[in-house]
Amino acid sequence: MQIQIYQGINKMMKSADITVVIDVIRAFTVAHYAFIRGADRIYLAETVEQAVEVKNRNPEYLLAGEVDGYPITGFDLDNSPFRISKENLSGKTIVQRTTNGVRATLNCLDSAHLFVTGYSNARKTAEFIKKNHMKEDTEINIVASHPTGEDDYACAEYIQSILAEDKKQINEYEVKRKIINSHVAKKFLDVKHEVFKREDLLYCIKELDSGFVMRVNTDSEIPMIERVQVC
Ligand SMILES: O=C(O)[C@H](CS(=O)(=O)O)OP(=O)(O)O
Ligand SMILES: [Mg+2]
Repeated sequence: MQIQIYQGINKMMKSADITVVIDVIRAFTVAHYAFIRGADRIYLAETVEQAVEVKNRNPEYLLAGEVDGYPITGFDLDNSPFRISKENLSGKTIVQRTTNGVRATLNCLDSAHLFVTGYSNARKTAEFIKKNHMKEDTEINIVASHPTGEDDYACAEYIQSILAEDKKQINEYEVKRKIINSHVAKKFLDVKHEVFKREDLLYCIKELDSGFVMRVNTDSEIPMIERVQVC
């Protein structure tokens, strides 16, 4: 088994058997809560324009995401896990556009198996991969999507430590500390920024065993996150 951690949204890695793309603050914490709240699938759009075009053809779909962290005019949902956790998304299809998580995932479509997660589902995802996909020669890429975010990088190390069974590398307390202290988290702690909810950070550091992992279906015309039930 070979595990390599990459950071950022530029395509720079050689393809692997398994890739895990991480966005703790906030895209894949949002995706996790969207499925918990009943969503059926999440399409990953490269641009705002593509997302709008998909919705024009499918008016029942919900658009979710951000540009530079801010809500997008005309979208149904923003990029807040706190707010999405209050929605009833039963049976809904979501189209997600975000700066880091979605972008980084679209760089990895040549991976044989592609997963996404925030911290909330990191342990579940790592354990699923370990149980179902690990052989001696398996190559695994872990992509910390924010180009400079300590949040995603710490989560990447956490997943690596579970896969490699290296308990000394980083534990959950250290990951959470790094997420909260990351420069990405700062605006959520600043009361001047009304759109950035302090509660979002609490959702981003809360591990939640929801019984599924999030796998990207790369055969779909537009790449799509699906939930895979594990227990
Ligand atoms: O909305 C977010 O949390 C970020 C954008 S920023 O880092 O806040 O500008 O997007 P994401 O793709 O979820 O990292
Ligand atoms: Mg992020």
